[in-house]
Amino acid sequence: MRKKLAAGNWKMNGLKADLHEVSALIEAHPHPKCDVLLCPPATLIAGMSMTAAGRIAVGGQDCHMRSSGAHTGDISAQMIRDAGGSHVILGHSERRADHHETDVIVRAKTEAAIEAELVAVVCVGETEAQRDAGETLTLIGNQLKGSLPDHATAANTVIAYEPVWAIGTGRTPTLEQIAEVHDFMREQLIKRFGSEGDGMRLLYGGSVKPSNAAEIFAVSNVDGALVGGASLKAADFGAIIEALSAS
Ligand SMILES: O=C(CO)COP(=O)(O)O
Repeated sequence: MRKKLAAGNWKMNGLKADLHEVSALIEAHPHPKCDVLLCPPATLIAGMSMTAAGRIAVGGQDCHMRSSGAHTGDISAQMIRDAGGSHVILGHSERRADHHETDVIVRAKTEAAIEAELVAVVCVGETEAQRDAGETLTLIGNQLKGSLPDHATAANTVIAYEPVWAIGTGRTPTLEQIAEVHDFMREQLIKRFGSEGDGMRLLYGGSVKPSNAAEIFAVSNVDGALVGGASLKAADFGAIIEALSAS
């Protein structure tokens, strides 16, 4: 049985003053039935870890593939762990687009994260043009194959399916489209990783909000969500946590 995971990606949002949203979230949901993870910008990982005090997990939004060295502006997986983080988002479409991250790079970063004993939250997803061209499943299959190392396990890896065209747009795929991709990912992961692939949690991400969370969580092979905008406010993210706990 896979434990559900509600994950929030704050992206490039949040100052120290916003950590009160984390205290409010923990206060309002002291015993969630699902795992809860928040990934703030790097500047807030240590502060959020202190605020969270182990009640929810904290993670980074990216890490370098090397553990240290002359890489100005980058942070390593070890640094995230040292700051109190336990997870790291990798291969988000915004990183793939803005920083030209390829599957090869995402795989190297995933290896670095696992080596540092972080859980890698590896993102995949098609653009609207790729969906319109009927390439979605081929693309997702290739991203999974290229971005995951052979030693990925249910414990060290989570997959997030985030259609690029659904991120921050208010648009979501139909429930049938989400099911098609998640069922396909499960099949591919079992083929490659056996029972570990069966145990990996598959998150849906892209315009998840309190009003659509319950129906998305009822879809087969959806084990939680990776939430952007709606994770910034305790009230909204709390409602999503409740919907997931009830699913
Ligand atoms: O990219 C996302 C999470 O990583 C999704 O963002 P939104 O929930 O704002 O659409």
